[in-house]
Amino acid sequence: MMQVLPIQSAATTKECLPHGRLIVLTGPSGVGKGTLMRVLLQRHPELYYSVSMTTRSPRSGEINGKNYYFVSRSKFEQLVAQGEFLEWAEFAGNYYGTPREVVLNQVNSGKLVVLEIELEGARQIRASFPSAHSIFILPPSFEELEKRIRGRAQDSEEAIARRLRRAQEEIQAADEFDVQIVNDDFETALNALEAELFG
Ligand SMILES: Nc1nc2c(ncn2[C@@H]2O[C@H](COP(=O)(O)OP(=O)(O)O)[C@@H](O)[C@H]2O)c(=O)[nH]1
Ligand SMILES: Nc1ncnc2c1ncn2[C@@H]1O[C@H](COP(=O)(O)OP(=O)(O)O)[C@@H](O)[C@H]1O
Repeated sequence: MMQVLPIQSAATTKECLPHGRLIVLTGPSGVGKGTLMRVLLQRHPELYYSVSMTTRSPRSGEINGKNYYFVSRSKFEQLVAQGEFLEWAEFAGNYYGTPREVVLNQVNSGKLVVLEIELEGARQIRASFPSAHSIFILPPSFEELEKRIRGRAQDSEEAIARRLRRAQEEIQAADEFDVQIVNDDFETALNALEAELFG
């Protein structure tokens, strides 16, 4: 049986993490990461989903503490300075970050922890935790991705344009990750994700 060492900070944790305890789910905006996560959590309540902090404004229906912790830019910057994030990045004009302490506590207590984050943050996690399992969700085509972002009808035209520009770069990085899953048929993608997490 593999020994599980407690971890305190990213800088001292290389190789300490048992394989598969920390899952990084990434992929372009609109590909369906959030929807996959939602169904995954319904089916597997034992998973721990890390709620991120962001400076983006809440979308209609989003709940503080459930979808994100919504904070001001000055508060976020203060938390960065205090080293409170496991990783953080700026995406489409807003900050997003993973709270450090709660995630490390969950990993140390033996939970399977999933981070749903963008490319730069995912790269930071891979660098700090080489044994994290990283999964990239791909769209069936760029046209379909655009259709999904627009179909969601939650973002301004400017926010959509920023997401689509960034999506081009993100998709090119897919090969950096351990596994690539195409979210074409939803159930097929979900099954593939479950196989990666529990298979
Ligand atoms: N680096 C990082 N990215 C995050 C975090 N939380 C969410 N994201 C990513 O930020 C991007 C924008 O998220 P959001 O504004 O909710 O838009 P959406 O992906 O278009 O629904 C997505 O790629 C998320 O995966 C985080 O804690 N850290
Ligand atoms: N396999 C799929 N086929 C068609 N539409 C999908 C599929 N997966 C997700 N969607 C839709 O695409 C839109 C974007 O999904 P979302 O989960 O918000 O993406 P992300 O979290 O990656 O930004 C949503 O309207 C969602 O219902």
